Amino acid sequence: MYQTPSLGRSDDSAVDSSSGPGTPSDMSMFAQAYSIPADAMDMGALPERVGTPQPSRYHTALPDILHPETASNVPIRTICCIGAGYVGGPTAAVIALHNPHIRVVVVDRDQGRIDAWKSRHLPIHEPGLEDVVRIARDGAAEVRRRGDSATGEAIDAARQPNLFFSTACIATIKEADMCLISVNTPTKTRGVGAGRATDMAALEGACRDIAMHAKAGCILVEKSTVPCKTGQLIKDIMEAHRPGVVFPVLSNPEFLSEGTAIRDLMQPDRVVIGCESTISGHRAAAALANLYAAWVPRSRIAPIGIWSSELCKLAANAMLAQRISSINSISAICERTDADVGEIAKSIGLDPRIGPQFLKAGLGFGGSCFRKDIASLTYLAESLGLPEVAAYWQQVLTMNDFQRDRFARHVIASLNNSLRGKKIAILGYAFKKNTGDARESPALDVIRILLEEGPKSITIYDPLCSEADIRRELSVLEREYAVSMPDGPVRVVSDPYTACTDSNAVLILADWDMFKNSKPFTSSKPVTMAETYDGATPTDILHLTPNPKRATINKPPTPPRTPKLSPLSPDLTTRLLPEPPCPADCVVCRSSSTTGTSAKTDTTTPIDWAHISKTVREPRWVFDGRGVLDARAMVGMGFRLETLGRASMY
Ligand SMILES: NC(=O)c1ccc[n+]([C@@H]2O[C@H](COP(=O)([O-])OP(=O)(O)OC[C@H]3O[C@@H](n4cnc5c(N)ncnc54)[C@H](O)[C@@H]3O)[C@@H](O)[C@H]2O)c1
Ligand SMILES: O=c1ccn([C@@H]2O[C@H](COP(=O)(O)OP(=O)(O)O[C@H]3O[C@H](CO)[C@@H](O)[C@H](O)[C@H]3O)[C@@H](O)[C@H]2O)c(=O)[nH]1
Repeated sequence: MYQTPSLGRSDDSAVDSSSGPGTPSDMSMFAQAYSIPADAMDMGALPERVGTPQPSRYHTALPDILHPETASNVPIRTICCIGAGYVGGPTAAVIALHNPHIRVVVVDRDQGRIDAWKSRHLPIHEPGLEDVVRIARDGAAEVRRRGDSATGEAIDAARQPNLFFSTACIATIKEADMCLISVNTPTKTRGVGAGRATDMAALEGACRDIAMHAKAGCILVEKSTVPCKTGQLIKDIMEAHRPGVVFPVLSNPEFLSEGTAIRDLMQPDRVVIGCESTISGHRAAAALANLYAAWVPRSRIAPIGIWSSELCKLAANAMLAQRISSINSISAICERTDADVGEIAKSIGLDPRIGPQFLKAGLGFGGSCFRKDIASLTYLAESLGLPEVAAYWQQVLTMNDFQRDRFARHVIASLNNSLRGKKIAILGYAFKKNTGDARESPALDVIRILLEEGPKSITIYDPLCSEADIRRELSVLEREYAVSMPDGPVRVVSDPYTACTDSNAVLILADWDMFKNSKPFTSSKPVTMAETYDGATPTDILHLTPNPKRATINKPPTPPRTPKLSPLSPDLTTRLLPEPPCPADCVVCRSSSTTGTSAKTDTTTPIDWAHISKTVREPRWVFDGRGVLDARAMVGMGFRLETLGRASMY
């Protein structure tokens, strides 16, 4: 039976870091005790420093979050993940894959999304996702294989499905021992703080459902990115509906990037778990840590204070985005001098204090996270009476806008300051390569500026973004430019050659490898399970044991393993069960022009620039907003190439 960790208020708030069990020395640098007296957890109180021993008025030792035994007090049998989006779906799938003894149910109000997760056509494209989902959702077949002379034949026992998708939110919440809240937290579009503050409506809705229907003691996990102190808001909602019942709240921000989500989830740099310094908080954190420890070394699990955890997600995104804006500011200087931003990024990236990542100049950052999270940070800073801090981060956004604005204006200037009667081809709509996510793409800003000049047409090609998704994004331009009308200026096509034929200019707005013309590349070949998880054998992944007598299916792995550093044996797919066929009227199967949801779309074969050079109009303008093209080769084919961050831009 499930036991409520602790309902007694007085016990639950007991804190004493100095007398608490010390962190074993082999634990990570994160694994430090921290102490926040319970009465300092109110809104407005300043959290104390992580790792600083505090004189305490309390005397009860807190359980060690990273010790596997701490979790045994809080058995987790059913997890409800609320939100089947880019975070909820893949995260739940990976947790289910590695914890076959736990039932993981992903719920969403969007019937279409849930139907897609249950089908052969997953609603999002992520390399490696399909394999993970198929194993956890559909189960895996028994496989007999030859062992060595000592072991003889071995059997990898079958695995039962433990990942489910449903729209029955309330019924699933009622059963859950833990709820992962993975709902959208966009920027508010109206009212107080519009344009910067976080819209908490979806999160509040999910919390209300949990408050009204969850079992006492159910653990709430913030996976969504939220403003600092949201944990308090959640506790208030719980208290309003279920006064006196303890629902531990954890912050477990997700750091995955789209396009590499499965690799990031399989091999995270760190798993941050923020909790309160209470006994129930520590036990809840231990239960969550235990789930991750099924595949993540415990040294990479970072228990920290809940407010630090919430804020560290915003800080991480702000720092990454800041690097992009920093290199982009340099790119503008390069264009007015004879410097090359690519060379600069390479040389400064060699300094280990700087490092090479996130120094790629271009149209700036897009996607659903960076802009909104920095906006949220500026709003938070301002609300806290820190206008200088707000202005500092605001500048990162200003530089981002500047980049796409000046790129688009340069295209217009190069075409004699007029786009009347001209056709513009756009290669790449996604906010970056290897994703079909069209949200917050830099392409939208560029297209908006181009449309002001009344071009004859703008023809868009992207290998993964579906026409429906692109048109949904462009709908904000509908009133001014009638972009959705059949005779409107925007077309979405399913091959790059149609897009480019007869065009006066080709614009590269996403960094798909297929647009590159330099040496052969391999980086975006589909990621297989073998590549996403270099830590264990397929048997490890499936939690199957070669000897059926010792099968541990449906039992938690004890003690929790950490991945071994041996190469992964291939051929996991031999375990996959045949997928049920689609219904005869499946729209995705019937649509020959589907580009957004099929994992089988080819995104790796390079396009034939020599062919394109024969179909575009003179003087064969190509504007490279992502620095993917080799200038010499393009010029050799007769193109006139302009690249962001290179002198020829001016
Ligand atoms: N997309 C990313 O790469 C990424 C990475 C890290 C963190 N995040 C954060 O994770 C959160 C989710 O992002 P996402 O991209 O997955 O969003 P998303 O819009 O793709 O998915 C959210 C889903 O939640 C569902 N939902 C909302 N309220 C609900 C409710 N009350 N009950 C059931 N379902 C509900 C929506 O229908 C939607 O399908 C955001 O806070 C985001 O900032 C996103
Ligand atoms: O050197 C670079 C790196 C990225 N980008 C652009 O920046 C944007 C964001 O890229 P990336 O961070 O790779 O993708 P996201 O999926 O948005 O991931 C970010 O946002 C997520 C949501 O919060 C976090 O979880 C991730 O850690 C964080 O990297 C994209 O438009 C990229 O083209 C650049 O312009 N130059």
